[in-house]
Amino acid sequence: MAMLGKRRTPSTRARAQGSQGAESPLPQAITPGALVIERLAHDGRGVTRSVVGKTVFVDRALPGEQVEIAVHRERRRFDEAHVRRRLIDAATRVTPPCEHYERCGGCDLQHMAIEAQRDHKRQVLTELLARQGIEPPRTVDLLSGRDAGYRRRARLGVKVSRDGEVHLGFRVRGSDQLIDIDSCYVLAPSLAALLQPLRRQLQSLAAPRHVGHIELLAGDDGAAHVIVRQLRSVPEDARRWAEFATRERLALALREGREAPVLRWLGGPGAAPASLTTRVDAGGQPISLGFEPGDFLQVNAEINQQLIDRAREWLELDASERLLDLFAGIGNFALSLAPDVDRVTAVEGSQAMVERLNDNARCNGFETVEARQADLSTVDGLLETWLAEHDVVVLDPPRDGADAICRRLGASAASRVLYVSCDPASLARDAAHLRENGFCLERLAIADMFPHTAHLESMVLFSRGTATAVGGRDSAATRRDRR
Ligand SMILES: C[S@@+](CC[C@H](N)C(=O)[O-])C[C@H]1O[C@@H](n2cnc3c(N)ncnc32)[C@H](O)[C@@H]1O
Repeated sequence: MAMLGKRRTPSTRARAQGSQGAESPLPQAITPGALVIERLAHDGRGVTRSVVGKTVFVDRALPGEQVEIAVHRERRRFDEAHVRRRLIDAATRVTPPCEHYERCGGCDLQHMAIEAQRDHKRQVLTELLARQGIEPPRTVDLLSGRDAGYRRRARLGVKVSRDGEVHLGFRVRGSDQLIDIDSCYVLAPSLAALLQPLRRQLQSLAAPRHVGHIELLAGDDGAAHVIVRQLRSVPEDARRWAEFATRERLALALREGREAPVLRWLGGPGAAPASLTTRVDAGGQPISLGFEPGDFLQVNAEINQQLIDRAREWLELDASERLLDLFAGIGNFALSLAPDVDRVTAVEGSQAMVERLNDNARCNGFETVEARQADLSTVDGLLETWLAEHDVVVLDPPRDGADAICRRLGASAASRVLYVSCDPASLARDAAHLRENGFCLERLAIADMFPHTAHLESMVLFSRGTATAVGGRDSAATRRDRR
């Protein structure tokens, strides 16, 4: 249950807020009884200070807003609160487009204008780099697209309450409970259209408790694919799922069993693809990427294509160069960049994805691409050899970043490192390692892969030596001369 905010007089509160300094963009007049939100934290929460100067993170409050808050969690160094009443709105506040926004934990920035969300992301990244003493380039590119219907994959929770009621949806914000959603602003339309039929279907099952969760995937043509995590096999329900797939004209698979689950596509007209495929464009050359449920797939196809285009533009690859793609997945970057280079070594931790990547290379006619399996959290002799043999390194690590690799890149043969990041803090840490190893940050882009969430994706180009003053980079010819 929420605790009420600590009592304080309007004058002490105003004094506390007034101590923010002359640079604060806050309005001069502070409504009696209000706290003023000073800035946004990296996770998108508003930040203010209590009368005793303690930091308070306030859910869904925006810089410049005057609010009354209720503290719901006290910690030693900061409190967490929510807004009880908004007295003055920020100019950046908008009406959230999703009806479930107040409770759903899926998005956390829908109350902020989309341009302001993107400015916030840019500021978070440049701030984190600045803390490492790294100056961002004069221009920070923005890769952005549709803010609605962009999610082509999602995992929905399934829960059956004690009274037998079936719930399907995302987690309630800050809770383990599920919110039943029947629409979703960010989900691909073909997937959002399935929310109601899926809940009805779950309600009709003999044993809905044996369903763990449901994964949704939209193909490039929008066609929906459903993967049901069936914790224990229930033949009667498998029959009902097959009927559902036929009725809804979609591909549906059961992932059955607790230990070592097995994927089984169910039949029916318009159902059961032999494999799933997505396409990317490599400078006019279409590349087809086969994948399986459970493989990593970039959530937002439009932004993924922009990442690929920008990577090609920034890297200015040479047909004589050798490219090392680390954390390669099913070959998204490896195969998109393969037409521009002499050969590609793609390294990935999951053996299943390594096999898929090799298949994808074969299907697209690339004999110059080789996929290898390795754990990239440590650097061993094999990786040292790869680093010594390649001219360009692409890194697209998970949230932990690529600490061990970036510490070693100084001893590599690489002239450029393209770092695709899903965590700005680990990127900033790794950027510092790269600088210590003689690399300069040349280009920086914010990729708005997940609009309406605080999740921040970015792409950075590092080059050996000093970034040139004009345009910030050397030409491919100059780089070749340097080598
Ligand atoms: C953010 S995804 C990027 C995949 C790919 N570059 C793409 O664009 O689709 C990160 C990839 O790193 C892989 N990975 C995670 N930890 C790893 C590790 N310790 N060693 C090797 N690969 C790892 C994951 O399986 C995943 O495919």
